[in-house]
Amino acid sequence: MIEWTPDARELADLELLLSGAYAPLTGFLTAAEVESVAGRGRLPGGAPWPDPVTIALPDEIGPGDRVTLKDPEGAAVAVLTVTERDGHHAAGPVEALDAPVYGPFSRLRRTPEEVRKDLPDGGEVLAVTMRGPLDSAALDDVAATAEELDAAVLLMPLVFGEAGPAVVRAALKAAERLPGAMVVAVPLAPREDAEIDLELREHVARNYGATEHYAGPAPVTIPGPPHRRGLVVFFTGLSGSGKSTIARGLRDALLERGGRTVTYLDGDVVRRLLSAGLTFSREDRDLNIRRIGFVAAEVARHGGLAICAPIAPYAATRDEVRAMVAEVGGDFLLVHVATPLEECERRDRKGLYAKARAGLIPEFTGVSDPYEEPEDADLVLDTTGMTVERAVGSVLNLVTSGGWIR
Ligand SMILES: Nc1ncnc2c1ncn2[C@@H]1O[C@H](COP(=O)(O)OS(=O)(=O)O)[C@@H](OP(=O)(O)O)[C@H]1O
Ligand SMILES: Nc1ncnc2c1ncn2[C@@H]1O[C@H](COP(=O)(O)OP(=O)(O)O)[C@@H](O)[C@H]1O
Repeated sequence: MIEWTPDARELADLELLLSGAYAPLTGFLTAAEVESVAGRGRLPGGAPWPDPVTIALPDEIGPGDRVTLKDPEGAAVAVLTVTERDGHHAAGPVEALDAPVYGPFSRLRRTPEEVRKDLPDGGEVLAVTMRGPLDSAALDDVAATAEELDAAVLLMPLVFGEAGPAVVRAALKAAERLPGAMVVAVPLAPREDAEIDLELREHVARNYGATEHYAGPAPVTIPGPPHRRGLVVFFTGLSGSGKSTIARGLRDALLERGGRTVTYLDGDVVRRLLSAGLTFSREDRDLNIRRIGFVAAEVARHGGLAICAPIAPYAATRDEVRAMVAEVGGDFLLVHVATPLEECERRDRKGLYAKARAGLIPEFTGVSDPYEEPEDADLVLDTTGMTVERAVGSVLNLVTSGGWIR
C-alpha cells in the first residue's frame, strides 16, 4: 500500500472533500476540471465551482494506484484512487477512513450532514464565515440580519494555520453575544484571489445549510515588534569554517545583554542527541537539518531565539527550514560562514580533513561531498585572518540593526 502525507493545505482540502463541505466535489480535480474551473468558474458538467482543488504526489505514483493519505500524526485519513496524473498533480476520488482528529478543536469540526440535522427544518440560516474576530459593529450587523430574516446563526471560524485557534476563540466569544448561535470550525485555507476565496466560502456555507452568507472582515494582522518575534539565526558553512565558535560567541553576547531566551542547537551536539545514529548520506543530512529546523521553529513559535550551526550543505533543505520558521511567524537569518576550504583544512581542528584526504572518512563535505553555496545569505563571513570578536560582532550587528534585540 502506498502511503503519503499531504501538506497542510492539501489536508485541509481533503478534510472538506471527505466531509461533504466541498460537494459536489468528491475528489481532487483532473486537468480538464482544473482548466474548466479556471476558465469559466464551472466544472465541465456546468455546476459552478470557483477553485482548482488539487494535490501534489511523488512522481512514481501513477494512475491505478491507491494511496493512503495520512495526517501529520500518522493516522490514515483517506484513500485516494489515482485516475490521472498531470505534472506534479494527481487526480482521483477520495474515500474516508477514520474521521480526521489532528489539529486543535476537532470537537468543533463537524460535517455538514451533522450540522444540518441540528438546524431548524426549512428555516433560514445565516452563516458567518470568519478569518478573524468580529468587531461590535459586525456583531450588531449579524444580530440585526438574523432577526430580520428570523434566521438561525451558524458561526464558521475558518481554521487554517497559526491563526486557527484565535479565530475559534473569536467565534466562541461572538456566540456569547448571539444567543442560540452554533459554532462549527471549518478547515478552509485562504485563497490568494479574494473573489475566489469569497465564492468558496459561500459554497462551503451553503453545503452546511446556509441560506444567507455573511463574510466576516479580513483580519488585520499586525506583526509584533521584532524584539518580541521568534528569530532563528542559522549558520551554514564547511567543517572548521567557524560556525560553532561564532554561534557560541553570539549566544554568550545575547545572554549577557538579557531580554531574550536563547536556545543553541550546535551541529555536533545535535548529532549526539537529536540525530544520534544518522550518517552523512544526503538523506540523513537532510533529515538532520529538518530536525534542527523543526526544533528551531518550535522555539520561534513561542517567540524565542534559536541559534543553529550545522554544515547544512544543501540549499533546498535550508530553504525548507526558512519556510518552516516563516510558517510559525518567526524570522530567519542565514549566516554563511564562507571561510574557504583551504583555510578550514589548514585549521583542521579535529584532524578530520587529514583523515578525509587519506580516504578514512567517506563523503566528507568539501573534500568528497558537495557544499552548495547559499545565494540567499543575510550575512557572508570569511573568517580568514578575522578575529572571533569581529566575526561575532558582525552577526550581533545584524541582529541589533534589525531590531531583534534592543
Ligand atoms: N562526512 C562528513 N562530512 C562532514 N562532517 C562530518 C563528516 N563526518 C563527521 N563529520 C563531523 O560532523 C560535523 C557536521 O555535522 P552536521 O550535522 O553539521 O552536518 S550536516 O549539516 O548534517 O551535513 C562536522 O562538525 P563541524 O566541524 O562542527 O562542522 C564534523 O566534525
Ligand atoms: N574569526 C573566526 N571566527 C571563528 N572561528 C575562528 C576565527 N578565526 C579562527 N577561528 C578558529 O577556527 C576554528 C573554527 O572551528 P569551529 O568553530 O568548530 O568550526 P565549525 O563549527 O564550522 O566546524 C576554531 O578553532 C576557531 O578558533
